[in-house]
Amino acid sequence: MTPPFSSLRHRFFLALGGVLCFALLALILVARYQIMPILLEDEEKYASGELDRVERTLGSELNHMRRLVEDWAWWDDTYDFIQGQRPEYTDSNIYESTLETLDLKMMIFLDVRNQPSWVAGYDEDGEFTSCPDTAPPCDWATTYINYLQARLDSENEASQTWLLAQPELAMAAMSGIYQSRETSPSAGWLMMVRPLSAPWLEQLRDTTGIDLHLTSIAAENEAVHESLERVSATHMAASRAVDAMPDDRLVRIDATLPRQRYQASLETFRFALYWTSGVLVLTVLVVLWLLESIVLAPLRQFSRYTQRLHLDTTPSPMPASLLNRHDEIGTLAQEFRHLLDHQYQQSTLLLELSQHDSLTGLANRRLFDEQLKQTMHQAQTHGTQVATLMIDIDHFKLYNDHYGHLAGDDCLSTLAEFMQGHLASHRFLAARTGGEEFSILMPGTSLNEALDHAHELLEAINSLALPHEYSPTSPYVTVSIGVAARQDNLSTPSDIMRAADQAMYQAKAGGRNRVAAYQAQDQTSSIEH
Ligand SMILES: Nc1nc2c(ncn2[C@@H]2O[C@H](COP(=O)(O)OP(=O)(O)OP(=O)(O)O)[C@@H](O)[C@H]2O)c(=O)[nH]1
Repeated sequence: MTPPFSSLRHRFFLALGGVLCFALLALILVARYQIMPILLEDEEKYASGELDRVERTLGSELNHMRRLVEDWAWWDDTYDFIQGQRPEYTDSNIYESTLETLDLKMMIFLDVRNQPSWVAGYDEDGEFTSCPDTAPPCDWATTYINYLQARLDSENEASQTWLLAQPELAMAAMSGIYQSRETSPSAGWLMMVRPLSAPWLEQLRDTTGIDLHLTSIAAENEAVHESLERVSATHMAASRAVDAMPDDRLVRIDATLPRQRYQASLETFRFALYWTSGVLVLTVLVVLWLLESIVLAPLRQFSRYTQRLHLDTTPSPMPASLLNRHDEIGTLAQEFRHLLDHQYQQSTLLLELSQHDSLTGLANRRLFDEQLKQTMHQAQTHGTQVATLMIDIDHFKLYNDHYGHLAGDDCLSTLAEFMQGHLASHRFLAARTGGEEFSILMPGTSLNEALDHAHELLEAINSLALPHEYSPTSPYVTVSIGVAARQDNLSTPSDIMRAADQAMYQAKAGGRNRVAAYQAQDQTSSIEH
């Protein structure tokens, strides 16, 4: 069984899949820990900027208040009034419609000793009162006068503004009362208070375009100066505490801000992320496809070809698509093909050597036995005839003794070549099966036909007239031939060869230079030349 991921294709799929997952994970981590914090920080800056804007608008409103109170404080009539020289001043200037027109809650005049000189404004019930001091019904002014006196004790600037957090949310502005614009010393103080009423707040919302609320809070409760809470995907709550009067209170600005900027950035980032991921996946797929088509598919083709070699007896041609490549795979295929051809030639040569006699070039006993076995099997199966000849050179020892061993070799080669040529027109197999012994396999040949061939061969060798002057049989080289044919009692290769051998010895015994046939019933007849 093939182990999992053993193929290159699976390994590449796994490796590139791993790389892809790693890259996507890296993208997600970068998005989570690098990009998102930047977007959130940007959003915090935006929220802080919006709160700055609200604070600036509040500051601008306080400046208006400052200019208003300075206008009144630097008016000569006011100076005269605070000096006690113009008693009609309050009747002609300080009345309810004045406060209504100026959108004020109160006006407080302090003399040069910081003591109330005149107060005018609305009490807790909304009743307009105007008095020379803080005795009822103008006792509501006491709190504000205390704030003003506390502020005058700590700072003695010509004019000041501040937010009031108590007893209600309001803006306050204070200015010294001067004659001819500060050329004279301050003759007293004028404070105006404008409530941060609902209509005023609505106007502030319109001006800033921000949905905001102002709240009075205790200073000790405010742990952080500024905070931001993302209440939903579309909105966030930003708040900032600003200084106010009295000192133990703060005014908190609460603003509900849209998260469009963040959402737009997030959308853009997501868009980029999806595209990057898409391009990444596509790149990996393209790489896999290129790998598959350029490397893996040809390698698989190569591998299939090499596997087929085990089954083929002769190597099938290498696919041209591999051989014609000009890359490393092509080189590998060409080199492999050369090696294969070389190996095939070598093995063919080895087979040739192992099946043929080196001296005569005829088939050797091994090949003869194989062919005989196959032929006998086919004859057995199809009922065809088979005959064999066994040929032994007569007195070859004497030949060697007199002509020498090398001449003996030449004689063997000459006879082998002659016999091969003589039998060439037939589908016979001539083999050298012993030192000076040859065998002929004659498929589809009867005993009589084999005898005819044996006689022809015998005569042909005689007519060749190879000198053998010391042979007692003839002055020329002669042979003795035993003939046997397949029959019921000669059905195996060894049977038929043993029979041919016996017949050959009969020929020897009969005087040599003759043909003898093996006969059934253990009778061997020799036919003399
Ligand atoms: N030159 C040469 N001689 C061989 C070769 N193989 C066998 N012989 C010789 O063949 C001779 C066979 O001799 P024997 O078996 O006595 O038979 P013979 O002399 O031919 O006599 P008969 O067969 O009875 O006619 C031996 O002298 C072997 O040395 C060979 O390859 N080359």
